[in-house]
Amino acid sequence: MSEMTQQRGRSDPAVTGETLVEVKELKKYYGGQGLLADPPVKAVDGVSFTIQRGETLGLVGESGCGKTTLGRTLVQLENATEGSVEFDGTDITELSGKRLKEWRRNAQIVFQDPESSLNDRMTIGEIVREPLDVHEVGSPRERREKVKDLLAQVGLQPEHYYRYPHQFSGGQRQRIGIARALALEPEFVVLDEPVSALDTSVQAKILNLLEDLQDEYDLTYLFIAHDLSAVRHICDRVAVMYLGKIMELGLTEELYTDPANPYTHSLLSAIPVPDPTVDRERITLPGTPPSPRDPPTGCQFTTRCPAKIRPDDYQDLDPDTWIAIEQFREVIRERSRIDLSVRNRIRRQMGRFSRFDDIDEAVRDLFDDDVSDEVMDHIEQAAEHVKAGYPTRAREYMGEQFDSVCDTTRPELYPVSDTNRLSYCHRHAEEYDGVDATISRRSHGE
Ligand SMILES: Nc1ncnc2c1ncn2[C@@H]1O[C@H](COP(=O)(O)OP(=O)(O)OP(=O)(O)O)[C@@H](O)[C@H]1O
Repeated sequence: MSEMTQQRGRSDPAVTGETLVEVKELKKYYGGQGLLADPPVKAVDGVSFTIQRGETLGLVGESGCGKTTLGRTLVQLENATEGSVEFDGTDITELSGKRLKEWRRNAQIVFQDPESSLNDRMTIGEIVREPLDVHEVGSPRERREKVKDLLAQVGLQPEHYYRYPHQFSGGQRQRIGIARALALEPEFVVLDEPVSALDTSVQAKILNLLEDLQDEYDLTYLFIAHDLSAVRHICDRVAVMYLGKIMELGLTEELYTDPANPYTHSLLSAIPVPDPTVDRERITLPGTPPSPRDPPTGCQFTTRCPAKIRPDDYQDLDPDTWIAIEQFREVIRERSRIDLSVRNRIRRQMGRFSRFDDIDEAVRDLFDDDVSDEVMDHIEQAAEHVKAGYPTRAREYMGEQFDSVCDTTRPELYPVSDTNRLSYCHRHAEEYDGVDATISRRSHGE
């Protein structure tokens, strides 16, 4: 992607320093209502940040961490469960009816998949014109002219007006999606993985188009992507998200060259480094993210963190045993998640629940003979609870033995640079060793 090497950043004159969007303690939960319901999915679980007028804020994180939900909640395609989204000082989560419809003109979204986001039964003209029709902007003739201008703006021809989406390539379809999003002259646009579904060669062209349009119309972007490499060249600042929470937020270049949060470290270490003189520890994240129905009580990243703080009683335990303990805890969590559902509790009372019999195999798999008797006693005790049908008790027992502050307490957001970069990690508190030193030590097996 040679066209994508130009860097934006702090000196970008488009960024004004004036706040356009202010998000405070925003939460979006799905489900969870009703007597027999499972716990809610905590897709966005308390995030706060601002977006400045004219800036591009990147939002990155693994699939399922809540990026799309956050983007959709910012433009009110989803109702917030808690918290506020202020847009030019107005809390838009409180708007409804006519005022909400009026506000919607200001904030639009470009979807990831141009294959499915365009209605194949409408012409390109109708698709791009639809928002103008809904908001009754100008006369029909003026709308038609406006659409033709928009098509030209995004690099399409006026004669495309009467064609249908299936006649276009993926890149062209995304241009159509962008034209539609811009029809009402919004100030703020959420770009939800706008190029992920496109060929690499087309990606650069669409990104350049988005940048040109931003300059021309003073647009403010939230740019959602699942990997960090895609956002480096286009974003002024980046927010890194994990399991509904923002783990780190700061200026793009700074965050890439000197990541503060262990999760940012992990994401970055997955990107190949072209320069062999750059010494970066490779981190392979163990396990999978916990379910957003049942996130950890402490830091969201605690179950996979390469810099997790260990409890004082077990400072001497070797790294492999720690990994085995975390994995065993994940097995138990999985069991207790099954246990959490009311329906399963009823089934167990009726003697029809028997998913707890392979725990011995997990113990054999994860722990070898080198593990100390003390640790093994605890593991076996927990396994006994699971076998008796009480995985939640097993989970609590493991917590009593092996929990550290990372498991029990939500971290604060610490400032980690003089440019107001923030990172959500207990290790930034004075009493603990730093993140870099810990990751480096552990990756050398110490
Ligand atoms: N309408 C919904 N009802 C219930 N759960 C939902 C709904 N939409 C999203 N979720 C859940 O919320 C969590 C966050 O999903 P979201 O799509 O926001 O993540 P994402 O980071 O954008 O993932 P991806 O990159 O795969 O799009 C996931 O666990 C998802 O299954």
